[in-house]
Amino acid sequence: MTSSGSGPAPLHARRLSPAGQAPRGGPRAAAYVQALRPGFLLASIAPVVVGTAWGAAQTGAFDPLSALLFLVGMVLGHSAGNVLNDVCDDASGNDPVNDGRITPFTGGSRVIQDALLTRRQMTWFVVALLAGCALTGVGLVALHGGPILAFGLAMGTLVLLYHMPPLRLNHRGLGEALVGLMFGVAPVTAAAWLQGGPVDGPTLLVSVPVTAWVVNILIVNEIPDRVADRAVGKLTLIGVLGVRGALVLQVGLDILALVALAVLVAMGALAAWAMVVPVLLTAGMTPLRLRTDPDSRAAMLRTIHGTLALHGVGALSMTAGLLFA
Ligand SMILES: CC(C)=CCC/C(C)=C/CC/C(C)=C/CC/C(C)=C/CC/C(C)=C/CC/C(C)=C/CC/C(C)=C/CC/C(C)=C/COP(=O)(O)OP(=O)(O)O
Repeated sequence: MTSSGSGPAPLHARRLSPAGQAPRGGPRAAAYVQALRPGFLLASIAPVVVGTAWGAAQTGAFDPLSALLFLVGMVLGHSAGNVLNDVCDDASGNDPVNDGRITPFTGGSRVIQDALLTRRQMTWFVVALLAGCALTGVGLVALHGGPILAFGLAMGTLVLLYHMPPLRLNHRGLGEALVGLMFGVAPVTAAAWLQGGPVDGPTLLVSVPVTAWVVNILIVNEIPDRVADRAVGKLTLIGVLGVRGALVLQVGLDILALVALAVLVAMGALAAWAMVVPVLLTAGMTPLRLRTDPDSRAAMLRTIHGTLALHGVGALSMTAGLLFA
């Protein structure tokens, strides 16, 4: 991974990568790992852990095999989505024209633009990752039957519709809502259900903070990409609300997460001490968000890091608070 937003001159000179062109140096394991964007995989791990903790806390029993299969399946499905995102963003020209990116957080993994892997190799990688995900699905369907099959097929279909033409839902102002669904509400609820928990109001409430925090990761990462997104006609919340509006919305989502946590505490579902870290981080993040200069790389990095920390540490805190309520 490059550590700076400005790559070497030949990279910028190369605007579109012809599909199937052999990469210099050939495929390498490190490039495949880079393509997975491992730093973001916590986004699919956190909802599974929180949902599993909530389900197990409710039933008083823990089914480790179901939890593990679901965790691996979600990470493989998420990885497939990340790689497919690179393939589609290269084909649309979005990643190649993105000179404002903050690598490795925004602008894709760069493995195609840096000629480490071809689009064709990345496409086969998506197929392999989805096949691995489907394998975990076989185990889960054997254990839990039709509902989890329907869930897996719906999620797999959404991953394709999110990125690929003709719908490309992430180009139509729907990316943030779908990320909230795929990394929040849906996996938290499914993970709890796999532990025998009901799909009900309290379970949906448990998913609210995870959903709000993960949507904020996408929003903040869209800010440096806004010029490249506009250039290829990709409509995100930044295009709808502007940078200031999006940052204010982030504060609103942080507060929504705290309100959901407070209600869970009032219901006796969450230990009160589990709110301490999210409250402190939110208090620290609010002025940071409202003062973020979108053209300052250092300011953007602070807000990106804080947003990732709120999601990761918040989910961890929730997990402990649900288990020890
Ligand atoms: C076609 C089809 C239906 C295939 C399905 C095959 C399949 C795998 C079926 C599932 C089998 C079964 C039954 C599984 C059982 C239960 C399981 C494990 C279900 C999970 C299945 C699954 C596919 C889950 C997907 C998980 C997630 C969270 C996917 C998210 C994908 C996603 C939106 C990724 C994009 C994230 C990114 C990079 C956003 C930022 O992009 P962008 O704005 O462009 O920024 P940048 O510029 O940085 O690139």
